[in-house]
Order: sequence, then C-alpha cells, then structure tokens
Amino acid sequence: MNSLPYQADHSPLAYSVGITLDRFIKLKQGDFPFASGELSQLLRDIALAAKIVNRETNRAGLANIGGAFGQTNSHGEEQQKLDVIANIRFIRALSKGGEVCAIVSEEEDAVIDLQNTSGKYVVAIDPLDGSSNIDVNISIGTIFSIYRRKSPVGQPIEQKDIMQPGHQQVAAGYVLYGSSTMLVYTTGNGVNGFTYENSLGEFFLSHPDIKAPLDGEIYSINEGLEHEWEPGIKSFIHTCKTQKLQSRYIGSLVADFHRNLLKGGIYLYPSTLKNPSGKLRLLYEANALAFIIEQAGGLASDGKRRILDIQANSLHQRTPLLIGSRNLVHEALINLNIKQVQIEW
Ligand SMILES: O=P(O)(O)OC[C@H]1O[C@](O)(COP(=O)(O)O)[C@@H](O)[C@@H]1O
Ligand SMILES: [Mg+2]
Ligand SMILES: [Mg+2]
Repeated sequence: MNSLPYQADHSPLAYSVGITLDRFIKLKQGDFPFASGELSQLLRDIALAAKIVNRETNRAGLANIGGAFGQTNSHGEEQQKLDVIANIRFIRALSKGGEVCAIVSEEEDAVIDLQNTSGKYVVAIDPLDGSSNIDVNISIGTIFSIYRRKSPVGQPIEQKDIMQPGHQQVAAGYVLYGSSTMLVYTTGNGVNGFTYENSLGEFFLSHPDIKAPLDGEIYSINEGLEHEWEPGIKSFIHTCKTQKLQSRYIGSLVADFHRNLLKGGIYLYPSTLKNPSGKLRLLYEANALAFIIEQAGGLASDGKRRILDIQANSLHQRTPLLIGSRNLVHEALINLNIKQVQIEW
C-alpha cells in the first residue's frame, strides 16, 4: 500500500485504459461465475442516466435548469430544479431498465416500490449531491448504492430488502460532474474510474484500480461550524494545522471525496450541535463512499464504528462521517478519545 497520490497506470498490462465502460463491465462480469448480466445491465442503466444528467448540468446556468424548484424535500431542504430533474432521470432509467424492485432517493420521502417483482436489486441514490453549488458552477455529483434484495424474487419487497447494512452492498459508486465528468464504482473487486467523452457519448476507463494513499496532505471540513465540534474533532483539526496540512473544502461531498481519494486526505462531517447525528445520510451518501474508500485501502467511520457495519433503521437517517486515507482517519479516531483505537476492520 503506498502513500503517494494515485497515478493512473497506463501500462498495457492494466485493463487497457481507454476501453469503454460497457466493454469493461462485460469483461468484469467474468469475475462473477454465477453472474447473469442483471447487475451489469443495472450499471449500464445508471451510466445512461448519468449521461443525461451530465447534459443538464452543463446547462445549469440557463433559466429552465438552474435555480430553486420552489419545494422542500423531507429534510426541509429547498429542492433545486436540478435535484428534481436528476431524481426523475435516474428513477426513469432504473425503472425502465427492469433490474430494480425498489429505490430509496434523497428527494423522495418514502421508498419507491417499482412493483417489479422480477427485479433483484434495490438502489439507494442521492440524485444530485452538492446542491448548494449548482448555481455557482462548482462540481456536483450523484451517489448510488446497490443491494440484492433479501426477500424472494416474485414476492412484495420488505423492510429487510431496504434497511441493509453497508457491507451488504453488491456495488456502489458516484458520478462527478466537474471539469470532466467521471463515473467511479466498485463491485467489491477494486475501484475503477471512467471519464466521459462528450463527443462520443461514451465513458472510457481512465483511472484503473484506484488506491487511496495511506497518508495525505489535505483535510476537508466546514470550519464555519468549528464552535459546534466536539473536543476530539477540534484537537484533530488543530493537529492537521500544526502539521501544515492543506484545508480544502468544496462543499460538494462527491468532489471533496474524489480529490482526497486520488491525492490522499480526509473529509469530515462530524456531529454538530445543529446535527448531533451529522448532516450526511447513511443509505445514499455514506455507505457508497465507505464501500469505495475501503476497496481503495482507506477507512470510513462515524467516529466510533465502521460505517459499513451500521444497521440502518430509517430511510433518511444521518451519520457523522470521517472518511479518507487510512492513517489520517486513524489519527482522527484517536483524537476522538477512543483509547488504543484497534482498527478491527
Ligand atoms: O454546507 P455544508 O453544511 O458544509 O454541507 C455541505 C455538504 O452537504 C451536501 O451538500 C449534502 O448533500 P446534498 O447536496 O445532496 O443535499 C454535501 O454534498 C456537502 O458535503
Ligand atoms: Mg448529497
Ligand atoms: Mg442531493
């Protein structure tokens, strides 16, 4: 495991950089002897919706795409037009694709039961992450988690299909709508990144086998909330400053996470007085990124537990999140007064 920033391996030995996402999914399907192609198709459905949302984000400055939608979601947050557009686009692609039986979305109060009894998969999704940055043209994203249903196919969906701990994910990923658009995902066999080629309408493998550096020079936290942090977070951030780490905070979780994944760093959204359980949502923000970071050799915790071990008990439950390079997250946990932090995971 190295501590150097991620360097894309362009050697011919690697899954040849430049192959399309479709081709890569097909090649990787071979890794799963009992694969039936349904998960592959579901990943393609997500990529299709990402291409459509990418087109919309590029036009976010135009009146009919940018700005507030004039409604609030179940979190009391004002929905942006692009939140609603992305939500509709992903739900449509997932329901038309035929592989999904239920969807949990940040923008929907309740579970969307697609009445598709042959669908094997449950998807939890944050259709548009970083909504506060839409109108100011800063990178935004989409986050998704995929689970296999627990109840038998053909039966109505049950609570146990939805409320699964993160370690039950069969795939997870995010789309970053930034200077370029990227799709990064894992199926539990490493993490790979694909860059979107607009003129060809294709995602191409650009970042094979991403590994998070063990250490990093970057910490990402909303310092405006410092007065609400618990002492352990205050002392850790103080340590980061004395060790001359760089403070970088975009305010879009996907963008902050992606930078730290490649360069090495830690993102923290701890519990605060206003949000004692943190701000970020377990099912469609924390779980997906925790699966990715662990597959890349990093760590994700709520300050006490491994994120992927947290048993969900409500759709939109929040969790504190400390995520990133292994040694930095370890350091943060030690500062949170957990003596002798034994990272059993
Ligand atoms: O403005 P704050 O309190 O720093 O919160 C920023 C965080 O909230 C989020 O915007 C929440 O996600 P949504 O935009 O999907 O609601 C994260 O992307 C981001 O990291
Ligand atoms: Mg979000
Ligand atoms: Mg969102």
